[in-house]
Amino acid sequence: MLQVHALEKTFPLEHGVVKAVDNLSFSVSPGQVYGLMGPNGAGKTTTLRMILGLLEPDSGEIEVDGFRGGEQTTEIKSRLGFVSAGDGVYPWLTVREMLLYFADLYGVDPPEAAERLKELADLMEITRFLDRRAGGLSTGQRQRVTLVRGLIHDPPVMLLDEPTRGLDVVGSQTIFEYISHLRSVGKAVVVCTHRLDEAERLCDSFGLLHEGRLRFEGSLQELQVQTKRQTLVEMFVDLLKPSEISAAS
Ligand SMILES: Nc1ncnc2c1ncn2[C@@H]1O[C@H](COP(=O)(O)OP(=O)(O)OP(=O)(O)O)[C@@H](O)[C@H]1O
Repeated sequence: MLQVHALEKTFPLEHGVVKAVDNLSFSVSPGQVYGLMGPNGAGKTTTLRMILGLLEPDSGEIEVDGFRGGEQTTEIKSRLGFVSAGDGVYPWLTVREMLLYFADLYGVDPPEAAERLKELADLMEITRFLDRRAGGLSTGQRQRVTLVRGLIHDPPVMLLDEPTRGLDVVGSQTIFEYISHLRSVGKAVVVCTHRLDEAERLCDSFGLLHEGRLRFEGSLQELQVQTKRQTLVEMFVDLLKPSEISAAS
């Protein structure tokens, strides 16, 4: 389970400051897919960076399976999986070497890592190229490898940042199936995406961020009642016209 409590982050600018994340709270339960959505500059990446322990919040707290940020950041990191559109591979390592290397970084015991790799390689259909150098893989094959990498340490919480960016229909379909798998095995999943049509299909609940604040939150049905709009696209258009909406909080 992921819980974010009253998270705040302000960045200094040359003249003034920008409040990137403003009193943000949300939680994601096992088996739930939560779409953290918002227009450019809404604060999504800053939020993910704070959850991942890459950026220190000004205030607020991150909790993963009962472990809290601060002195327990290492415990939190080992319980998070991260997949991003920009993920690369180590070109000179074989796929097996690279994935076992990541398992080792996360402190997974070698026999357990080998077993886990076998399972995930079957699931994501990468078994046949496990012993090929990662640099020679096609885009679709690399994508599958990076999806396996995100799960190699069996984290309870998965963060996906624009996972379908730059992918064709087949690549996007792989992501949809991956997310369905994550849900079915009880991961708590956060997906940040600009693809609102995809998000509607993929996510069980949504947090709509604007200027660092959570403006609306709930299932699509609940959002439709709150916003009096049918689609996420319409809700986003309204978000960009702040004077015409009534904030949820
Ligand atoms: N290191 C930084 N220094 C100064 N301002 C920053 C920094 N990082 C982010 N910001 C500002 O914080 C706000 C939120 O940015 P963030 O990247 O979190 O938004 P986002 O929702 O991920 O946007 P996008 O969808 O465009 O990636 C923006 O106004 C951005 O300019």
